[in-house]
Amino acid sequence: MWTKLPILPYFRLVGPYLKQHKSRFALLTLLLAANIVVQLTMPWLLMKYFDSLNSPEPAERFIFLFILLGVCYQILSLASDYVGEHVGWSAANKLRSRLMRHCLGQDIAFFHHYSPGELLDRVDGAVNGLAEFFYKFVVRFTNNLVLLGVTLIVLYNIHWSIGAVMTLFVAGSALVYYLLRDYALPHWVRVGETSSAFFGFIGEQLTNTEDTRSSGASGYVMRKFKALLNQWLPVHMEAGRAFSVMWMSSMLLLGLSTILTFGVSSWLWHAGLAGPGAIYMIMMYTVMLVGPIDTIRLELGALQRASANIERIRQLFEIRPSVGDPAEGGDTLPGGALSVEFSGVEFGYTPGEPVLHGIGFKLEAGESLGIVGRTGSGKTSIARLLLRLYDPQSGTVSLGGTDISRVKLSGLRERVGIVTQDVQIFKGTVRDNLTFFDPSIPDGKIVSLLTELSLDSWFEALPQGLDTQLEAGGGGLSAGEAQLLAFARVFLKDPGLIILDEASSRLDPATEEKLDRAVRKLLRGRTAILIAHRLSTLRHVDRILVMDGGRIAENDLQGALLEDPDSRYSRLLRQSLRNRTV
Ligand SMILES: Nc1ncnc2c1ncn2[C@@H]1O[C@H](COP(=O)(O)OP(=O)(O)OP(=O)(O)O)[C@@H](O)[C@H]1O
Repeated sequence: MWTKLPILPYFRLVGPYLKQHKSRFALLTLLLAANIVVQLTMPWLLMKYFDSLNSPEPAERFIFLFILLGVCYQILSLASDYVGEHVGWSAANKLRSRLMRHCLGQDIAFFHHYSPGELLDRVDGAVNGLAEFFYKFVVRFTNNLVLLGVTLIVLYNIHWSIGAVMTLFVAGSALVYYLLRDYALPHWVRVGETSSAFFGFIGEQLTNTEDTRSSGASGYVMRKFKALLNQWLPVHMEAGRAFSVMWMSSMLLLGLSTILTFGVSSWLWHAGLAGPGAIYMIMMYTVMLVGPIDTIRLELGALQRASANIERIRQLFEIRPSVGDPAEGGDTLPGGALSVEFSGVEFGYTPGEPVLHGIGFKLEAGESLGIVGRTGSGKTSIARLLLRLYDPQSGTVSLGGTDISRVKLSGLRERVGIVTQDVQIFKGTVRDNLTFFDPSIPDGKIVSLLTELSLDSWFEALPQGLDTQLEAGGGGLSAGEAQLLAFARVFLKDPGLIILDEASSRLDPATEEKLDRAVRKLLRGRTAILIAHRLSTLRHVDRILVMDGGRIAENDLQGALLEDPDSRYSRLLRQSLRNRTV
């Protein structure tokens, strides 16, 4: 039974945070000890009162003391519950923050593997389970174990016979629970797994509601939902059945303890070894003995369930991001525009399935590069490597002459700005979304940048200007407006390399034209990489890289490629012009 309790793993995981609450621990121990003393004194007071009933003046003070201790018991229970819960939750919240930071530091692949719902279930659900563990283990379980031991000692003091019988009863109960120990646990683990799958599915569907509805997949969603519910019901019923078996066994033990107490008490009475007060006290102590046994049984189940939670949290902590900060210190990128160099880069999202082959090119600081190529040719993958969302399997990527694997991730991402088609909008004001919740950026700087980007008319049309409230996921903005916001956001950061990956694909031609002029102005003095299907957006870039099947098919100055009518770029351009005139 004990080996199944996750005491060591729990303290390994949460121990460092519990240590910060030493004074609360001391207070908790004091409260629990006082509570035990109060509980043990109460039956003794009643015995004293009953024994005084035969005398001419019954000692009523014992009744008053009994009532007073009853009130003290309630207050002490409340106080120890409060302190116990407080310590458990504070420590669990620190663990939750660490887990959250750990998840946020993971690779993009991690977020593809775990759905938001599943992560929520682990970061919140499993940690909640652990918060309860402390309270249940220290306050309920340990407290009741001590109470059980002391009650037995008190019973021995009343008469060895009742002590011995009750010791046998406690040992018998422990044996029954030991034999039943593994009965309920697998059912609870299955309940946890089914709930993870269920919430994972719901989370996924809620984030994709728009696509689900527009593609008419609601029927599939409901079928899958019902299938998951159908899986859940029998698993819960099994767990409920296991619970009933445990409950019935504790009821049987309760009946048995009453029979034993009556038997021994009757013998003590007839042998003249105990008076009515003592018999009553024995009865009360026996009831007090059964209470802790039952609580221990109940808490054991909860404590065993905590193993499943600890396991799920441990698994998450064991996942290490493949992309991380350099072992020590790390280099810093130079200020100003950054040169870009790829050298012999091989990369694949899955080992053994490369999507970029032998990529090598150089872009001087302040130059602009347009990357073109068919869908799936590897353009976005190049951008992802520059931000170290992934690392190449071989070869190096350098910025400003520094291998980016030797630069701290935060330092790198401060200097590289990217705008893509998928803009993330957070719940907050337009200002928060532009500054990423950085209050140190003055409004004046934001407004002058918006004016420079020719976004002043868009900004002025917002109902409350920078204070306009936006909803998570872009509620309140059209896809094009969200893209405009992303442009402003990236230029506020003042990066040395800017990547625009199909960044203006959702803008109407007039807005795109206006923004294009502004962006060109802002790109001056910065290095820029523009990824585009519409070749017209690339007419001002210095160099062109044509990708084909993960390989560089062409890499030259735009002017040189345009001069050669047989270059791939010239052909692509002619084709796109033809398509426009058709
Ligand atoms: N997260 C991913 N996991 C696995 N494979 C991926 C992932 N992202 C892209 N790929 C694959 O890598 C290859 C290159 O994709 P990439 O997105 O770089 O192409 P692209 O040229 O930018 O395409 P598009 O023009 O459609 O944006 C494709 O075969 C694609 O299927």
